[in-house]
Amino acid sequence: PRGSPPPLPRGPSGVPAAPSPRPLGGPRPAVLAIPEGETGSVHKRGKPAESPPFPPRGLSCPSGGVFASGVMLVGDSGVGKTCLLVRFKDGAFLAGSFISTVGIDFRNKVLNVDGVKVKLQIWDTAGQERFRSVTHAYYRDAHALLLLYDVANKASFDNIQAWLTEIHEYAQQDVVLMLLGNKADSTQDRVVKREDGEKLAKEYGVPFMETSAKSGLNVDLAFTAIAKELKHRSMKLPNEPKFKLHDYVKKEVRSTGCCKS
Ligand SMILES: Nc1nc2c(ncn2[C@@H]2O[C@H](COP(=O)(O)OP(=O)(O)OP(=O)(O)O)[C@@H](O)[C@H]2O)c(=O)[nH]1
Ligand SMILES: [Mg+2]
Repeated sequence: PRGSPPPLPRGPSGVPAAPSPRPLGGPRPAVLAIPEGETGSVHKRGKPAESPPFPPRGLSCPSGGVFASGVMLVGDSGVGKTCLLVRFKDGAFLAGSFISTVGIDFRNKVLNVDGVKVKLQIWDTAGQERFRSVTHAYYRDAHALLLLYDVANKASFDNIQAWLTEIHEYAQQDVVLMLLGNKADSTQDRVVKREDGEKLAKEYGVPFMETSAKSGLNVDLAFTAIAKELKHRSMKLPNEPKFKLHDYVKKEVRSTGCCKS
């Protein structure tokens, strides 16, 4: 159907092969050639690029034992995607006026996962509807998606179903997905209970945790859990027990009230 990109060719192991420039439904995104930098942004207007600079799917170990993985942050505008990324990358909270993301920004961070370096290339998408055609183009190459809502904003929670529909349409079937209820520090303004988030996540079979970019609650855990899952998927060592993302998250997750990251 128009609007949904064709599937990527699958490699012999069933793992998708590296993407090649391809026509996408709708207007092509304007992408700057920035794959090697530490930060960057992609705006709606600009020079069309050959292909989005996500690390190629297929999760190879290109050099120096570093796995490159693309993680995308999605969810309504204002739920805290940019703040979550800044907290993870810089350990800081962006207080003050809200600057809505235009197009897409990215940051890289290398994590050490059980002795293996995993380079996460994290794409911070704009939640605003008018940038949707830009973000659609990136789903296909993402290895993992962090889908956020704001516990103090009921509409952002109600929209999760629509986001899941969009993910189903544009992302790869095997994409690692996690639901995050952000702004867990908002005790006064909270309108979505933790149990509601848990219930929704269970319904869709996705791991869930509440996070706070402000306090740091579970922020490192969210990204580490994703990195562990991606690393285990790509290495598949015969003697290593299978990594279970759900179990790991359940075991490690912290509840609100504490401000540990
Ligand atoms: N209390 C609280 N406020 C937060 C938290 N995370 C983000 N905020 C605030 O929420 C507002 C929006 O945060 P952003 O990170 O810019 O939201 P976004 O999801 O990136 O929004 P778009 O770029 O428009 O998609 C800002 O004013 C932040 O200070 C959090 O964990 N707790
Ligand atoms: Mg943003």
